[in-house]
Amino acid sequence: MLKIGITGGIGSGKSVVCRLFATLGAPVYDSDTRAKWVMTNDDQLRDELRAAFGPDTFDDLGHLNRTYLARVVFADPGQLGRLNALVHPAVGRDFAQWAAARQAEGHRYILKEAALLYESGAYQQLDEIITVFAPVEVRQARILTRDPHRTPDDIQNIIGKQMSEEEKMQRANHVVYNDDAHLLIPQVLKLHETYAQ
Ligand SMILES: CC(C)(COP(=O)(O)OP(=O)(O)OC[C@H]1O[C@@H](n2cnc3c(N)ncnc32)[C@H](O)[C@@H]1O)[C@@H](O)C(=O)NCCC(=O)NCCS
Ligand SMILES: Nc1ncnc2c1ncn2[C@@H]1O[C@H](COP(=O)(O)OP(=O)(O)OP(=O)(O)O)[C@@H](O)[C@H]1O
Repeated sequence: MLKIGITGGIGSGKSVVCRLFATLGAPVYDSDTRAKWVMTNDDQLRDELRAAFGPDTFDDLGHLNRTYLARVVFADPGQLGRLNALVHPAVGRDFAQWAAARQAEGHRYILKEAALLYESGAYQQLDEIITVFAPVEVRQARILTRDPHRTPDDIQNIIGKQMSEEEKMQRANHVVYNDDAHLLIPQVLKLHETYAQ
């Protein structure tokens, strides 16, 4: 079973590309969603997060306080490094378990979607990487529509904490172009045909 990573900066279109693969039958591991699940449900990680970032990390109902945590970590590289060091190994373990279960089901290939495949070291668990590319002004505009709570400065700040698109494209095995000049579906179909045979 091939393990394929899908990466790309904030708002590049990873989730949209993954939805297309999913309609073709490919199982998709969504690292952002799973990271939040693990942060909330792994008792040891919860304790570590509360110790590192204080009581406001979780609300009274035990939900992760994402707004608080985003404010703390995206304002301070040291705090972001601390969060990553706690969360990324736990996500790596969760992915390994998930992938083993998909292998037992007999899938030809699976996908792992993550904004930070290279930065987190997760690429080492994968056979091939696809980078989804869209120009930064297109991403800005799409995110402002998708996430009304983020300002252009917030988005620029997050982009500044991610590896450049040029480097991700250079390191990837394949690039999917999600700008206004290319169609997505034929690009995804072509990759699916390669992986599924
Ligand atoms: C800080 C948190 C709580 C903020 O949550 P929030 O819902 O506001 O934002 P969301 O998760 O949608 O992230 C917004 C965008 O920021 C970028 N981003 C997320 N985490 C990071 C990070 N550690 N470093 C750089 N960029 C990041 C991604 O492109 C993402 O799409 C959340 O991002 C988080 O828990 N991050 C740590 C886990 C992580 O690294 N996830 C990314 C892949 S595993
Ligand atoms: N080709 C496209 N045409 C129009 N809108 C698009 C296109 N691709 C993506 N979008 C929209 O842009 C936004 C960002 O796309 P998506 O959520 O897939 O990005 P992402 O890379 O997963 O982002 P993040 O890193 O924040 O999770 C979404 O609202 C999505 O519907």
